[in-house]
Amino acid sequence: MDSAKRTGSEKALSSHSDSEKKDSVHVYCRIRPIRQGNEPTNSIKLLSADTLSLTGIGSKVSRKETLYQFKHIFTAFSSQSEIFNHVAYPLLDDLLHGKNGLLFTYGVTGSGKTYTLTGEQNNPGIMPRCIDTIFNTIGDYQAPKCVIKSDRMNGFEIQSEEDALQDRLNSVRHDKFAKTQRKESEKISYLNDGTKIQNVNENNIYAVFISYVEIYNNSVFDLLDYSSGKTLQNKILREDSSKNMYVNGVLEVEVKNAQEAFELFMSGQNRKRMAATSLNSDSSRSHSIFNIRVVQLEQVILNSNGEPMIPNENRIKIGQLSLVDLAGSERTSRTNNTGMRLKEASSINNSLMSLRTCLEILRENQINKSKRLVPYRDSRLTFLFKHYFEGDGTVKMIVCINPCIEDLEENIQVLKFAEMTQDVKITKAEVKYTPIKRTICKNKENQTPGKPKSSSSYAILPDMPIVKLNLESVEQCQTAIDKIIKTLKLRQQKSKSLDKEIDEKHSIFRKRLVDFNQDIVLNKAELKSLKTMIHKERQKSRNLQLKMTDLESVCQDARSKSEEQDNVIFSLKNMLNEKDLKINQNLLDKEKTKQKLALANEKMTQELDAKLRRQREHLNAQLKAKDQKLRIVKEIIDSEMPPVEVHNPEPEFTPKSHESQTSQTPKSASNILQHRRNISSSARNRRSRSAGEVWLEHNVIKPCPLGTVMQPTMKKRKSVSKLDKASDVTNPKQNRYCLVAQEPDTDGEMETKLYKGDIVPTCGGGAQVIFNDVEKLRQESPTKEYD
Ligand SMILES: Nc1ncnc2c1ncn2[C@@H]1O[C@H](COP(=O)(O)OP(=O)(O)OP(=O)(O)O)[C@@H](O)[C@H]1O
Repeated sequence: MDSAKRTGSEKALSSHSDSEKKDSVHVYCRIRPIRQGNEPTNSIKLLSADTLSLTGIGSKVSRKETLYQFKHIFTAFSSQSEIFNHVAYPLLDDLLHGKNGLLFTYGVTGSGKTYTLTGEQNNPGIMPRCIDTIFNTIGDYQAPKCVIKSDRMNGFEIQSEEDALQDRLNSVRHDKFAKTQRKESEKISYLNDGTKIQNVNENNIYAVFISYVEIYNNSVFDLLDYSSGKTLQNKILREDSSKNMYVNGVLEVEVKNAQEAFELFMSGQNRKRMAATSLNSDSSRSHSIFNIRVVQLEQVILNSNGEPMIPNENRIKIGQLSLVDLAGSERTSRTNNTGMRLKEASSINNSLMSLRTCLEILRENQINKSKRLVPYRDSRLTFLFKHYFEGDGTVKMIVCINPCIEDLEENIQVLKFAEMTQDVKITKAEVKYTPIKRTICKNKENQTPGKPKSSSSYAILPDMPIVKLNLESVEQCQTAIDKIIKTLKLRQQKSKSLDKEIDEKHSIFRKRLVDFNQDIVLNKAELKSLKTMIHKERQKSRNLQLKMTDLESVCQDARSKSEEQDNVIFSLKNMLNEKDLKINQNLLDKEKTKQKLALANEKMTQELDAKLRRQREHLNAQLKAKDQKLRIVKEIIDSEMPPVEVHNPEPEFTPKSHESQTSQTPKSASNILQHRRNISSSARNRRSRSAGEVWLEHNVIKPCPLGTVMQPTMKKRKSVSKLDKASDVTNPKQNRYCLVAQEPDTDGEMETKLYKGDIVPTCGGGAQVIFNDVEKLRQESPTKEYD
């Protein structure tokens, strides 16, 4: 890619930048190809090269269509080199010109963050391409190894060839030790396409330093440091005098070719915490930061005397590129993580949340010009990158998206965060010169000309010429004096330059002292804050332990209560079952009693009918006998007496005391009422009793209307034609029973018989009728002639 063109397009892309000095965080989106077995979602649609739309299709929640705009969107068909050229190449350009850059990948677990940064051997990602590009560019302009040396306090120093040689020997020993710790698998190479950065200063000499750290459960570990064997060292974060954050005591290894860098990367990668989860078989359980620092030193030019020339002190440029592979956010409900994995997931989510919060507050401060404290210290991740957000440099983020339905909800959160991040403004990267720190060479004579040194650092004053004065020769004296004067002048000059140098050294020394002092003050402050943090954490953990104990006892109580409730429920269920059984038994008993009652009723009705029939037959027989007698008597009388004309006088109305005789009799007819009583009872008695009598009149057949006013006296009565139910008889309001029967008598006249009885309740809840009276109503025509 052409550098000029690239710079132009970069400018165009950042046109929305609100100030010349500031630039927004550059956010790119990469949509990975759908994984086998995953269901794709139709809710993400690419509208243009920088815009995508998201709807709620396939989601449980209905959503309006939302558009998300990024600097560029890479599709599933975008190649690794396309992403490198678009995103990382400009950062490398900055790096080789002494500027800082931060690139991080963000997204849900399994969305392709590690793939984007690392890639595969035949299809390398951003990191291998960066390394290859750096060495393709500066391979020929490298400083001798160990001449530029990390001071392990985020700075660099220049040392003598001799010390460099010593360090080289040491590093060979260290490398041997480190290599014994490494495995064969760490020897890796990536496909190199020969990409180079244009326009680097070929008069400079370069040194490339690599460090690789991880943030695991909010602690920083050096992945390259084997000083304590295979155990990873927990490191602390510090701020240097230029307000840059760094990992204190981190091992920065100088690499001379890409292969060395890859081996280091692989060695760190093997120590990095990875694990198989339900969503990714090779999931990063920590955030990893691969740091590349390029230190450049202006080429030492020798003067005519063969001495190295140093134009000024500000000749060292340090560029830093941090490639950050953030661990993926993951919902525990989806991963079903437990134990260690759950703790890791919660730590990952917490640090990502801190990153979000910091960027949100930063944006708010920038928009509202407010000064809310940005909580960088809440997490190691944000604390380490504080200087990128507060200082200068270019910050880029690649948001990785896995377009499957399962990831939809989390992708929405990721896209929202990414969009918000674009509003954060970062001061543009600037080139900074760092004063050279030189280690003091112990053995002046052993200095080699290749080593950078000042022109007069270790020079002594020129010796005074030994002159022999020949007073006889004025000329000779004059020459000697001139020589002395010249030497003195030289000495004076030298002395002046030495004084100047001493002053300069003095000021440098003072500055370094001040720096050291500052470092000490900072360290003290950090130590203090760390102590307070530890104290707070301890307090928190104590409180949590107390809470846990409380919760455990509450849990225990709840468990025993629930057991009690279970017991109660069990006994209640038993009782319910018993009651159900009893109810069923009662119902059966009731049914049986009903059947018994019905049978008894039927039997009683049959018995009554039989009794009635018998009585009727008996009465009929008696009547017939009497009629027979009467006929015989009549025949005797007729035969003995002469026929007499009978005057049929108007019958007189004779009121009768019997209650069944009504008070009025029509003149045209006379009613003869005959009473046959089985049980003699006085009329008075019955009259007095009839006041409270309630009758149950049982008409077996529908009686013929007699057309007479003479009716049986049953004032309160209920007439029924059938006795269907026991309750018809057992009704407690009724106390008398009357069975009404009608049939022609022996003379062919209509005769009504009333069989009367008392309804007496039985002890079984039923009722019995005790018949105690029979009333016969016979209607005779007064004009009838007896034969
Ligand atoms: N663009 C892509 N093309 C092809 N394969 C991909 C792509 N992105 C990811 N993969 C594959 O998907 C799998 C998961 O990807 P990767 O490990 O990069 O996810 P991650 O986001 O780093 O996950 P985690 O956050 O859990 O570490 C890997 O096997 C990787 O090779």
